[in-house]
Amino acid sequence: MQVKVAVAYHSGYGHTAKQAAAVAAGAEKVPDTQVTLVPLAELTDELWETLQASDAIVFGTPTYMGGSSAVFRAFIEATSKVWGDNLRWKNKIAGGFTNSGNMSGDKLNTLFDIALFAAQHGMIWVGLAEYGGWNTSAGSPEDINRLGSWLGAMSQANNDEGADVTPGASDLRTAEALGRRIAETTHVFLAGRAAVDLASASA
Ligand SMILES: Cc1cc2nc3c(=O)[nH]c(=O)nc-3n(C[C@H](O)[C@H](O)[C@H](O)COP(=O)(O)O)c2cc1C
Repeated sequence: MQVKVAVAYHSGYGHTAKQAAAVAAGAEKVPDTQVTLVPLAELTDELWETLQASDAIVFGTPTYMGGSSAVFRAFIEATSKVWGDNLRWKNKIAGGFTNSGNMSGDKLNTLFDIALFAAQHGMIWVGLAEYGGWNTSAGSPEDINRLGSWLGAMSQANNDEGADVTPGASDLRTAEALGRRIAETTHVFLAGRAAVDLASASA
């Protein structure tokens, strides 16, 4: 079965875009998965069609002033039309990621915002199932999930460095792990739903 995953993101200066590309790369590693990167700067008809056709949407935004960027928030508000049309995104798989300058930087608040938004759409949230790293004497910033997030993928980018340098390899591996998990879960969910539909048809 072919599965479609969209990675819908905003990035003001390229750092979250780099994280989005890593999420997409992780999802692409799962066979029979078609992945589309969807920048949210311009809300075109094509963008809405791509999101509607997707089985899973992974949402990403930089953390600005402790929450989602204004561009991402404008997208969230624009989805109220989808919400009002009989919950058209209901039962799509959802996940989220965010990037910011500080190690914490209040990124968790941004993930809460995305997860709540997905819940309002009746989407099915999938978190990051990786132990937090960099939290023992033997730990290192090279550990996967070094920022210790469960709800979604976090990454950190030094404020004085461009997206060619930062976020670094461990945060990109963390983003890849999220993308892969979203794609795998979507396959399992769609296969399970098809099996249940068949079972009820033959009952
Ligand atoms: C308006 C604005 C607000 C910001 N607020 C925060 C913040 O609350 N926490 C934080 O850690 N970094 C903050 N930063 C830093 C950005 O999160 C950081 O530069 C990030 O890498 C930007 O991602 P982008 O390149 O995808 O836009 C802020 C930057 C801007 C421009």
